[in-house]
Amino acid sequence: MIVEVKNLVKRYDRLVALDHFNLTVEKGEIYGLLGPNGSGKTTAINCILSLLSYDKGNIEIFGKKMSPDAYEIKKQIGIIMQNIAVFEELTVYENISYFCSLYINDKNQVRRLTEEAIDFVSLGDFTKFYPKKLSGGLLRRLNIACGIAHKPKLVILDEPTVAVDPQSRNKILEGIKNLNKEGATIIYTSHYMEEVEQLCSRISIIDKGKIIASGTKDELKNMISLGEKITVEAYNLKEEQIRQISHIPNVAQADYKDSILYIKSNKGKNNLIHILDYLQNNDINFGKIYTELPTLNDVFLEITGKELRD
Ligand SMILES: Nc1ncnc2c1ncn2[C@@H]1O[C@H](COP(=O)(O)OP(=O)(O)OP(=O)(O)O)[C@@H](O)[C@H]1O
Repeated sequence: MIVEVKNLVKRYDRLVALDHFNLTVEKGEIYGLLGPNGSGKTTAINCILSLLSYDKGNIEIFGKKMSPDAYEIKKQIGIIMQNIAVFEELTVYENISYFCSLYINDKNQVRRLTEEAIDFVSLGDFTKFYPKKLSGGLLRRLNIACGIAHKPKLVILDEPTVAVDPQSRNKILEGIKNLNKEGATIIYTSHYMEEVEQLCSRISIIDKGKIIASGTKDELKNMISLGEKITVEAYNLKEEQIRQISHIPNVAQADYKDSILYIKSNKGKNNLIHILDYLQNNDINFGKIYTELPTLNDVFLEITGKELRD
């Protein structure tokens, strides 16, 4: 076990930001903490890192109790927080080298690790740039290099792709996968379900400070009744026909707007065939059809009744 959090409670005055929050991260995982803005992700990370005191609960990292002065544990953690934390008066190279030297004494090793970190985030063309000359995406990549240059065993990234261009985003995601391949365990917080799906081996979904579901993405999707979403371009449907469609086996919901029929089906076989049969048997003209499997947003929606995104 790399991280074990049990029954964590954190209050900000009357607001319960973490409500008996539990998390278990095993060695070698990329663990995703997915939740909307304000759900408690940053608070959880800050508590795990002992940067924030908490009201109740137990936190262990590498099998040892975490505390503000657990320096041996902290040395082996790389932290990349939402807010960029680099020195304006240092260049890209100097920033990474400085952060690395906080953990490593040997100058040659610092030099080698700094160069590796620069390659890792593809900032080789910018080593002499000062942070204020970097675009948002490059600055985030510098922030990441500063957090991982010392090759920590555990890397925690809190929403590292917010306000980042697609090219930098892909580089960041690729980099995280590579870090993991090299042996680091990763905790990754995000409100972007696509990233979490793409990256993470296991996921916990958090809402209002509570973990509402945990598992692999397939396990999470199997927790809900939604099997697929079927969209059909269908012309001149009458109300009675929409009502009949909503009674086709496994159809949970049928809505019709601007000549598009939106169907949510429960899990089952041949859902699409049943709908096409109905359309054909009733001489309904239809055009484009597509089906989508549930996303993590659907999991969130079914459990909480609201969308993951604002
Ligand atoms: N220092 C603070 N004092 C009071 N309330 C706070 C403080 N920090 C966070 N909160 C509140 O605690 C809740 C959880 O916030 P937190 O920042 O942990 O969420 P988050 O999931 O990380 O969201 P975001 O992605 O927007 O940062 C929110 O309601 C937030 O307003």
